[in-house]
Amino acid sequence: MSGPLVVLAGAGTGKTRAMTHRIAYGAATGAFSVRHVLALTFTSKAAGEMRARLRALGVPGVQARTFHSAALRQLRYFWDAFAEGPFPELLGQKAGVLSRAMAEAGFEVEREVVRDVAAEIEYAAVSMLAVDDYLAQAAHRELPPGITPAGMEQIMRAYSEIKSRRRLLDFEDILLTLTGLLATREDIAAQVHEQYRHFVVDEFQDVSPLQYDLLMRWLGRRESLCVVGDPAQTIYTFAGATDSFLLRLPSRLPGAQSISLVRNYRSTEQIVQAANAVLSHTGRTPLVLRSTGRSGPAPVFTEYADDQAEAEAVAARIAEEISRGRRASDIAVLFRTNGQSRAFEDALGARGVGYVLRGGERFFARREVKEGIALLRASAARLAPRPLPELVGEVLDAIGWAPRPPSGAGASRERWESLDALVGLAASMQEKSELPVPLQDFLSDLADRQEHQFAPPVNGVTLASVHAAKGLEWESVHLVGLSEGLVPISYATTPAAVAEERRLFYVALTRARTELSLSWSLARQEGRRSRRSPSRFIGEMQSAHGASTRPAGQRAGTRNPRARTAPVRCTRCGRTLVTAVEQKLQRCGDCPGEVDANLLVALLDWRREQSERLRMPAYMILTTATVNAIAEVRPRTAAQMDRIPGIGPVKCEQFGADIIALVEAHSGSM
Ligand SMILES: Nc1ncnc2c1ncn2[C@@H]1O[C@H](COP(=O)(O)OP(=O)(O)OP(=O)(O)O)[C@@H](O)[C@H]1O
Repeated sequence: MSGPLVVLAGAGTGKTRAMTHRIAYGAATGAFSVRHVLALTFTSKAAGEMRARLRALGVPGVQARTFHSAALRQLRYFWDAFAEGPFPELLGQKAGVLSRAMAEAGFEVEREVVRDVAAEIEYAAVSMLAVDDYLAQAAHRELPPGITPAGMEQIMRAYSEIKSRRRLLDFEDILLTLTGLLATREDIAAQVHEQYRHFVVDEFQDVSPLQYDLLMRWLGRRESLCVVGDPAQTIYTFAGATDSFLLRLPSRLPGAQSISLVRNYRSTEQIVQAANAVLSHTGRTPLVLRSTGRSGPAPVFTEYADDQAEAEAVAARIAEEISRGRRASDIAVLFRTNGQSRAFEDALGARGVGYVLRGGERFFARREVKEGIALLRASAARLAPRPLPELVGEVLDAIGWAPRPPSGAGASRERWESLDALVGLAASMQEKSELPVPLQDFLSDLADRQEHQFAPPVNGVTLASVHAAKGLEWESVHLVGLSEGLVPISYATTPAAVAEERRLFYVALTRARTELSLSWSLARQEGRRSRRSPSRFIGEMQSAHGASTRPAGQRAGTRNPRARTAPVRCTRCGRTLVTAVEQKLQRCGDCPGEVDANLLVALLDWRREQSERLRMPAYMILTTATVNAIAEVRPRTAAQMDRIPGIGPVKCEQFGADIIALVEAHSGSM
């Protein structure tokens, strides 16, 4: 238990469990005292999760923190011993000060450029590049447009100067200052070494040189270090992280033991297979995941005509999943960039499906949450003992919680969702404990979560970027927008950048426990000529497992996965048809379709009527591209309806009869 240990752990192999059990075992056997353990995680959510699991194992009181939170705490503690004056103000966002610095250095201040310059400053700091060394090292860096390495250096100096003038510390300064302090003040380092004797680090593949340096200073001459990581999930190299520390640690720390965890407990065999197919292209890890043998549906690949059609169909599938009994909080829609979330927010909202945006307003900053916690505190003394969820529900009832949600969306629903998350938290805390949980313990847990901004799960479909989804899991995951340009992202132009995108894709698909659906669309807007192609990663995954794309609207399993052998040709020019939309229409994008103009007008009128009747925007009834396709294919049976891109089983059931009736009414009108 005491020497260095490197755990290479694949996705879903139970890292958190392994770490928490190791700490609990160490405490139970007397190998170490939990007071002397510092567990470091990448996010405050992961730290909160670790503390909660340790509490449930009967090991409360372990310091589980992010590097920043641990460093900030120590820096505050030692401040008066090494510095003069009050503790500096923390600079949460760089943009304001940086804009000023750029203006002072004579640069034009544009929002986008400021953001990129901030990222470069962060990169230099976490890579431990001092301003003086920056020029020599910056030659290979891709800098924001219009900014040379010398210009960047000038901005860095101006930014530093403003920070010292105004006594500000940014995020990176916290780590840098503490590292410097531990390097120069032996007395302070000795106190830290006395306090923290055992270290556990999660997500070690994503540590930066600065975090590594700080860790080594914390460790000093001690050897009790356990790091856990997965090189295939390194997704922050753009921000200065590197997996070389994880891979080289065994040779850096003499006597270090290495073990691998490969049994994936999270996902079905089908998802594990898909993950391994992607893993085999990463060339990054010796790990091959093994499944526990739990079987589930094969991943479903679907191609849509445009973004709108994709969002609408994914929302329809989610509504269907919920109607089958799946909890909304067990479903996620994951995308590459935050900008993609809007279409899915609209489509889910139109169907009355609640959703939570990861990265939205902080849970503990919400008014109703503050009110609820205050009320629980005030009531603590006068409440008779009862099961915790019942007690919390009764108190929150006074400010608007009820066992059932209010009808409709809007502010009252949001308020209810927040309060319900508190009741849900009480229920899950009670579930994890065999003894009745006292309200006081619940309040301490809330205080702890509040301090670390570790929000409880809210019941809604999660919408998140893949970066924000790291470390999380859902029963059903919809990976959307998987076209070239988005995945890999267009600015990933070097092999290293594409490799990072592939790892991001791997992280995304390993979030799913049971169902995984992957989709993309061929055009950004309806009616535009298709220009996009599916992500190359889809091809890699499909070629490894012989899976094929399900054109929009076809049910999983209705098509032989290997049926794509004989090429389908354009009925007009004979060219091989590549995309599912072309194959459905049986013509290529360059050959004009023969649209029945009378039928088209009738369909557009019908769509308007439906839109008024159902109070939905017309495009949500059918996109214009779909209406055009109907006027071209003129389907008269359900099977023919299947040839229309944008019509899935739900639409077919809802509108199929009307559409066929309109086609029949216009037969022979061309
Ligand atoms: N020994 C085990 N037996 C059964 N289930 C387990 C075991 N260990 C972990 N699990 C479950 O497997 C899932 C994945 O565990 P966990 O989230 O800790 O994985 P991870 O290694 O951190 O994954 P990732 O790196 O992909 O985020 C969780 O649902 C967890 O409860």
